[in-house]
Amino acid sequence: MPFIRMLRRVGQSPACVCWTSVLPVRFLGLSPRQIPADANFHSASFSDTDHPRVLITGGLGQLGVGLANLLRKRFGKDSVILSDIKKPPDCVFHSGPFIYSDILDYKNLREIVVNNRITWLFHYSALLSAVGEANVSLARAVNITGLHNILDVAAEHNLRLFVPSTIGAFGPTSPRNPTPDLCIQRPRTIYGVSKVHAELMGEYYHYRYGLDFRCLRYPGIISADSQPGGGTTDYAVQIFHDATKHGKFECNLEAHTRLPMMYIDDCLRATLEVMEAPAESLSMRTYNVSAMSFTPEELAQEVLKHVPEFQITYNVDAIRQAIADSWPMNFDDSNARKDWGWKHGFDLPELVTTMLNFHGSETRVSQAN
Ligand SMILES: NC(=O)c1ccc[n+]([C@@H]2O[C@H](COP(=O)([O-])OP(=O)(O)OC[C@H]3O[C@@H](n4cnc5c(N)ncnc54)[C@H](O)[C@@H]3O)[C@@H](O)[C@H]2O)c1
Ligand SMILES: C[C@@H](O)[C@H](N)C(=O)O
Repeated sequence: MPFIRMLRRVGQSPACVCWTSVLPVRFLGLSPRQIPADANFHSASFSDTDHPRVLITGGLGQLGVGLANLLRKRFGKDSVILSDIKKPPDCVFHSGPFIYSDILDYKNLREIVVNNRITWLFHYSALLSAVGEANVSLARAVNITGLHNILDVAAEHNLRLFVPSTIGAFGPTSPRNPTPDLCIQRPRTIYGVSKVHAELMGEYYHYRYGLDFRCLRYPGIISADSQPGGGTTDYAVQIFHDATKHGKFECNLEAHTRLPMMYIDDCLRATLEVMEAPAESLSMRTYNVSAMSFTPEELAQEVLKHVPEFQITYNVDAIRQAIADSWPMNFDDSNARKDWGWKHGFDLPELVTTMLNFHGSETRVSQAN
């Protein structure tokens, strides 16, 4: 069936008549993927409800459950479906809708979007920088082929699509201190290459097909109640656990390695804010966002203020170090601040206090039991 813009009358009874614009204006008769003959109708986007109906892919990683909690507070529990290929822990399964979704299975994705009348999609599935280097073919499949499925299902069903990018989308030839939104991007990891591809493909679909694509380049994200999935910035999460539990930490990056970082609450709020920003406020579709930058040594100094016996030692992982040495040291996010009012809430001292409080109270609870 040719993919053309059309107005289709839906419903037969007078009480159930609506006109739905099947495709955005900029669909000029070409499809990113041929849709089958039986799929001749797609429901309208979120304008037909008070709030969006959300799908999160790869939702059982470090960031997805927190995002689901934030979105459920805003849009209602049943409006937000978390999905992954892993089995959810009981507490996640009972906290709201969860569904199996493999982003490499296009038909499965389409079925979920259609059956649940999804209007917003947050695409979190990925293999991160370190695990990506350990399994390049899987990273290529998930991060690139999977993204193609997501783009097509989003374009065909008129979804608003969020895809996170990363500081890892830059490389050794990018300006590193600071790194602006627009500059040379020649990353040397499969993760970085796949994220540059995602940025460019999302923007292409936006300009070519009218897809409402929105993308933030996250720094390393630090969270207390979820574990990182195998990245280069993971040390900055583990250090808090080890400081409160053992009073010491062995770091796999060199002491002076400076990287941009952000507390998870800021990251998730930025994500919701850019998704809610009026389209006319977005002068770009891919933005850097930042909060702070520090080295392991500086982080350890801050931890030491709260845990006086704390000791840090270094046992450098050559692969992670090479990746970190090619990434931005400071991120210039002035466009996000100017266009849609981005403002971070957590600097290094607040981050350290918050993380230690969480782990300290966890340790006290487990000691009491
Ligand atoms: N955490 C960070 O510091 C950070 C920084 C920058 C960007 N990001 C981006 O944010 C997103 C979420 O990051 P995260 O830290 O939660 O990642 P994560 O590695 O913790 O989780 C990724 C999830 O993707 C799932 N997944 C893998 N293959 C899949 C498949 N075929 N189908 C469906 N799901 C699949 C995994 O099961 C996992 O739960 C990623 O796209 C990541 O690149 C994260
Ligand atoms: C920075 C980010 O993309 C991820 N935490 C990684 O280190 O791979």
